[in-house]
Amino acid sequence: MKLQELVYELESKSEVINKNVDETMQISGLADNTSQIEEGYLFIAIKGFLKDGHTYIDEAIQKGAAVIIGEADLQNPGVPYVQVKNARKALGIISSKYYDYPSRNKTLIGITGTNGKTTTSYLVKHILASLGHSCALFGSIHNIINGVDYPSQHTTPNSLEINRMLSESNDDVVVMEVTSHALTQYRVEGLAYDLALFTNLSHDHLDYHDSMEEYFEAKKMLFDLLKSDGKAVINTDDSWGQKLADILKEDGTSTYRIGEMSGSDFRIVESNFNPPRVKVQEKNEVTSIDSNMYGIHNMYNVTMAYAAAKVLGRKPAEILSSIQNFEGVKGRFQIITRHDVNFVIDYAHTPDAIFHCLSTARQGGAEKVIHVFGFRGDRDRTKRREMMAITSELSDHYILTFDDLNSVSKEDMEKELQHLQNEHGNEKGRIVTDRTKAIKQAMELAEAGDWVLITGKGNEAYQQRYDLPAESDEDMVKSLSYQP
Ligand SMILES: CC(=O)N[C@H]1[C@@H](OP(=O)(O)OP(=O)(O)OC[C@H]2O[C@@H](n3ccc(=O)[nH]c3=O)[C@H](O)[C@@H]2O)O[C@H](CO)[C@@H](O)[C@@H]1O[C@H](C)C(=O)N[C@@H](C)C(=O)N[C@H](CCC(=O)O)C(=O)O
Ligand SMILES: Nc1ncnc2c1ncn2[C@@H]1O[C@H](COP(=O)(O)OP(=O)(O)OP(=O)(O)O)[C@@H](O)[C@H]1O
Repeated sequence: MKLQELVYELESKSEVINKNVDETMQISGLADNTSQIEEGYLFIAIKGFLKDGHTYIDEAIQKGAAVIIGEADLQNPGVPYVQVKNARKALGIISSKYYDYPSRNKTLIGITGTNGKTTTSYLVKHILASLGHSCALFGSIHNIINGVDYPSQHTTPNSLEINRMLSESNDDVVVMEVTSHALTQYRVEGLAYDLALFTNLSHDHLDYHDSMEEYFEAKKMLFDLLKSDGKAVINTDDSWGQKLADILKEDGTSTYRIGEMSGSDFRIVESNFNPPRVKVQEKNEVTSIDSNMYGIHNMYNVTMAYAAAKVLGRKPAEILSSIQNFEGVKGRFQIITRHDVNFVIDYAHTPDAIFHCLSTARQGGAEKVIHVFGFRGDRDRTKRREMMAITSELSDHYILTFDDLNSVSKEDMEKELQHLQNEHGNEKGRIVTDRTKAIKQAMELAEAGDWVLITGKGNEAYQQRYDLPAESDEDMVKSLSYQP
């Protein structure tokens, strides 16, 4: 591709500060990481959280980079250079152009919120696929393109990867989980959404965002990327959702509210635990939606997905039958029943998600609720105290154990668990750092009618080795013989 085409694109968005380039030259590819550079590539230097991409410019040139884009004011880096206002944004703009705007001929659906993105995205994909659409998906478990699963490194990949994958996709619909990290890092820059969903906002990622207000502003950015005729579906039972819907209404965006509150376009008027059923009122008509997904949180996810499909113009009867045969998402309130004890494997790692999981077990008639969980190393520490408060109140026994340690040592995490138990726990709690042994103890504590909730890892494989042979929570639950 001619460099000129990319530079024009940046100029049309007023991103260029300075340029020293021969625009007739051709470039053979794009890279924002030196490990991906080949001869004739354009390298975008990004000032990151850990590294400054500008310090890799020499290495990039040695590897064959023919042009550099960056934010620094560089006089003579050795090859033609374009100085831009924001390199991450520039990456989004030129990736989209380089791959010939691969999102433009597709229906693009973005889902944001603290909890429920994965569940809702799988359900929306399932509904649309049942109705005959070919549906790509970008999310925390997989990226799915042309029906092929690729493991995902990030919930939302960066703009270069998104555009490359979309350029290979023959799918007509794309469902995408969009995180606040992605929005603030312009990973979805250059995309235009037909539909954007907001599930909820609660305490998470305050190691990355300075405040809930800032976290909200990040999530809100998705709605700035709606097409001019794009639509929003928002859970307005959530106070941040209410705020977002009010802002969008002011802006004239077609906004559909879901929730129990009066005035909701899709109003939840009744919900039933078993069999899972939610009744939703639109104007004067009430629709009963049956699913296989337990818990009040899933009533919201189901209503959200139903509303999304409805807003996209799909017929209610078709949507309903497809929701009914959706089996749920692995590791999201996944129930394995053994000897009358329900073991639940769930990805909850926020206070709100833990609250919903424990409440769901209670609602399901648990005699006793036994909760096994931990805290991820290198992640928001400020939510831990709230998580402790919720389990101390709602469970009958809880076992603190290891989750992924990341860069934190075993000793430091054990000290942290002891500190949290001493400061914010109660007599219901104990510490068993080895996760497999913690699950075994929970099983030994359980009697018929009890529920054992194992939260935090969901379907993910263990990051570290534990004493008992198991690769995941599911593996562990299935591998132990239970003796009531
Ligand atoms: C804090 C954060 O989000 N960082 C993300 C960010 O990194 P960064 O751009 O700041 O990268 P950096 O390592 O400082 O490097 C700066 C630049 O130098 C380049 N470089 C670096 C080294 C080198 O040898 N050569 C080279 O060219 C890098 O490619 C980069 O362009 O952009 C990178 C590319 O998109 C991401 O891989 C990286 O994710 C880190 C690894 C991460 O863990 N992110 C998590 C927190 C995240 O994004 N999570 C959300 C989900 C959150 C949720 O649960 O809701 C997600 O969307 O997955
Ligand atoms: N609508 C909801 N409201 C509150 N909690 C929810 C909701 N949906 C799911 N959860 C809880 O959050 C956990 C994660 O769900 P899910 O993977 O669908 O969300 P996510 O937004 O993709 O999460 P993450 O960003 O951490 O990957 C579930 O296992 C469940 O405990």
